[in-house]
Amino acid sequence: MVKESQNIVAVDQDIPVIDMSLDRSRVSMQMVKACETIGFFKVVNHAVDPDVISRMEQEAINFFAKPVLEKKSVGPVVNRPFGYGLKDIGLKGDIGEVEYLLLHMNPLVLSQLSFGNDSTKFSSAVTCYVEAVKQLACEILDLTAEGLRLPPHTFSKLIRAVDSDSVLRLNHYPSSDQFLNSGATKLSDMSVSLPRVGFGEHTDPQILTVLRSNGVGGLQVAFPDGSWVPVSPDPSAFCVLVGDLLQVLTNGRFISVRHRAVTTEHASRLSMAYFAGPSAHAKIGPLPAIITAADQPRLYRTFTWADYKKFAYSLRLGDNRLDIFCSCVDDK
Ligand SMILES: C=C1C[C@]23C[C@@]1(O)CC[C@H]2[C@@]12CC[C@H](O)[C@@](C)(C(=O)O1)[C@H]2[C@@H]3C(=O)O
Ligand SMILES: O=C(O)CCC(=O)C(=O)O
Ligand SMILES: [Fe+2]
Repeated sequence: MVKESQNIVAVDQDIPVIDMSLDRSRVSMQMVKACETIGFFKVVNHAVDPDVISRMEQEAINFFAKPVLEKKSVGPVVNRPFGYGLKDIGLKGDIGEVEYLLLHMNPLVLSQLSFGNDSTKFSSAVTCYVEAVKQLACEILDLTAEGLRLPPHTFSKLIRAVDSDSVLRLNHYPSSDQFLNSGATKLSDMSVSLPRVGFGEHTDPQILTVLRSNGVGGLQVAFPDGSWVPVSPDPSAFCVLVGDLLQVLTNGRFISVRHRAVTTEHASRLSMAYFAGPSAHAKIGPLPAIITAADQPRLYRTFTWADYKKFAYSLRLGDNRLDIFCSCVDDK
């Protein structure tokens, strides 16, 4: 259950909603401001084809409706944490009221993606969706680079690399009352179906996350004052989250946002998150162009995405994964 100390005191109207059809310089300034203050915003009028979204969503609904054994057989069989998962998140004992499908987005995995008899339909929906959200992520990164007066494509070239390491995650959260109906809770607790932790608090490791959900709420983001703000669901919008690597590249100017998902009383939630990462050997450190003043400290040392991942996957979901890369920590 969500702890009482983790109260929600701010409201959704504090979350920036950026209309991407507006003037480019205005949009880029709004994005930079949102990344600097919260590390989170929503985009509307984003030009992603609604048919591509609804095809992906329908395939996800069909997938989660299958029997568990069939879901577990989704191919190709890849190493954990990839593939179908139920409750277990990562490799270190984190659990949540969620089932998910985690897919690595390299062309080989996509070409081999199959389950049941619907393999082509499923893999084609995933391919089209990922192409569209990757394009959106690049556009957002280019707008933020422009707003920061950095050379064009400074960030997007990292995720456009042929061997970039991106992931698609489909999450399905049962409603709190579905959970209670499963008989897992004492009868005395059954008068109220309290929200439960679907996906515990964490930051996303990669550069940028582009996330969308059906019309059911549950996502909450942490504001710098420590309050948790529920994000109202809007299936026509995408949520954009700054990841750990973008915080490093901007020398802490952008905030890698802590967030979590909780279950909702009567409805189940479906979210689809695209995590845009660089290639394994990409060197990640504060960009020299960001450190403009001679006396400005460089907050992080340079590391590769492979270094980060090796370390990150040894930690629990809610742990801070950037502390070890602070320049104050000895390199040796
Ligand atoms: C406990 C963990 C699960 C996670 C890898 C990690 O070691 C720490 C980060 C987690 C996270 C959060 C964002 C994405 O959902 C994810 C796929 C990722 O890249 O980092 C998950 C990882 C996971 O579920 O395996
Ligand atoms: O389902 C959500 O809205 C959040 C999921 C999430 O944070 C993740 O998959 O990393
Ligand atoms: Fe996340």
